[in-house]
Amino acid sequence: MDVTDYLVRFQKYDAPKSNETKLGLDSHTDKKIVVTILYGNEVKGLEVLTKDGKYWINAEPSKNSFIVMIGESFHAWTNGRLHAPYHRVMVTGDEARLSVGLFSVPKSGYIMKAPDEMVDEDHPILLKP
Ligand SMILES: O=C(O)CCC(=O)C(=O)O
Ligand SMILES: [Fe+2]
Repeated sequence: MDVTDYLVRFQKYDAPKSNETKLGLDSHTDKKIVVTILYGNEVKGLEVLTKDGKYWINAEPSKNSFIVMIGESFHAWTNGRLHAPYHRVMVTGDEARLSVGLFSVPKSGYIMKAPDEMVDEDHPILLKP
């Protein structure tokens, strides 16, 4: 897309020294991001919070798949129809978790605004640009 920039980030979460579970990355939503594509080694750790905020779900690691995460900008563009989930990384075991993320970010100077098709009586505008 010519309205987005792309950012690649490599991340390493060291295994905890003891056999406890350690917070690797604090709970967050992907701010400013349209969409994130994540690929990791086969060490689990990524957890996604359910929409009702009650449960953390483990994202099962797989070398054959990517994880696609909706970011805050996509949430705004779809007028809240797509959910930008809270997620975090919890590390256990004795192997480091490695991940690479491809993030798309609106180019500076662009304002994210929900198109008219996303706004109706059942879906009043959530965020003003
Ligand atoms: O490393 C991961 O699995 C998650 C990374 C992440 O959520 C982020 O960089 O925003
Ligand atoms: Fe994230």
